[in-house]
Amino acid sequence: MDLAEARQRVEELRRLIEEHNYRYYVLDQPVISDREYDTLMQELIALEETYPELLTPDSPSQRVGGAPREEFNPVRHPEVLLSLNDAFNEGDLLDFDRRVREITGGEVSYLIEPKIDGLTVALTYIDGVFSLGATRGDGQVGEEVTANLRTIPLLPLRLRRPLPYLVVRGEVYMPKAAFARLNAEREEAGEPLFANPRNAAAGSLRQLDPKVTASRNLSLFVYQVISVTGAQVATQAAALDFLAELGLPVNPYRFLARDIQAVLAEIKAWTPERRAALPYEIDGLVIKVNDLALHPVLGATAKAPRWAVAYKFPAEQATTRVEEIILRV
Ligand SMILES: NC(=O)c1cc2c(=O)c3cc(F)ccc3oc2nc1N
Repeated sequence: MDLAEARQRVEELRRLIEEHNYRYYVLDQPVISDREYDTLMQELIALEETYPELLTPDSPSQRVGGAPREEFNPVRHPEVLLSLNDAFNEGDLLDFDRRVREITGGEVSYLIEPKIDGLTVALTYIDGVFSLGATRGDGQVGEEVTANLRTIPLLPLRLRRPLPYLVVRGEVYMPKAAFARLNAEREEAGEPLFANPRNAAAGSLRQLDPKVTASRNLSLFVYQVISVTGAQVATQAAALDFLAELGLPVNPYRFLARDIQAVLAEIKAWTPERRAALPYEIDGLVIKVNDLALHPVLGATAKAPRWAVAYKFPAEQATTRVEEIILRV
């Protein structure tokens, strides 16, 4: 096989492997066996070793790569990554809705999303290739964790449709089962346990060695377009569909509520049993004004947008409430 034939085969193998990655991790509908997948990957690795000039950083063979770092590089986000105001009860939600309608001067529909209990990341794709990943940090400057994010199988190294430029916001989380396994291993090894999946995810993503991150079974849901050229969407619901079409992992649950009363009704459906049945932790629901044209009209305070609010589920066990009281004291 000469270089030209090798190049062609490498391109074909990369496309095949990314397609199977997408089917396996995002659609959860693999069409080949693990063994067949491994055979494709082995062939790609062998060709890249034989022809090093064909090796590129976005190759699927490079997910778990990169030497350990000394420390993290700072990354300034293209826009401030704000946090959400909390709503704890119906009254808070009615207040939120009243302020929204005062400013927009009309009826507003809301999109409800689960509030994944993980840590925020910003992902940058240039010409469809995953180029930069960073933690939220203080909202303006985060830590560059690209190599660690690449180890998350759900994170596509290349979008299914190339775009000149896309920055998205998502939540890296550790599924409940992975959290339980990790703490069992740490108990076995006499190491300190992580308090909850959110801390475990943060500790796993902010590792200096990508190989450690790769061993932690992190996952990801993407939920917001921060910046994009070459496309536009009119509503948050359309934004989630747009992100999913690009091959980014998007949470399957979303509820379009025509007004705040419909939000209050839907919230009641999120019983502790329904949350316990999820394979990941959520600490609430995010209520967003669905019409994106209203977001700049509503704007933001220094801390949080006026067009979204986080409804927090009431603490479940009495012990949690006692802990909260102690912490408050
Ligand atoms: N954890 C989450 O699953 C989640 C978090 C946020 C945010 O933190 C968030 C923060 C903003 F300033 C604006 C929108 C947001 O939307 C969000 N949507 C979500 N689904």
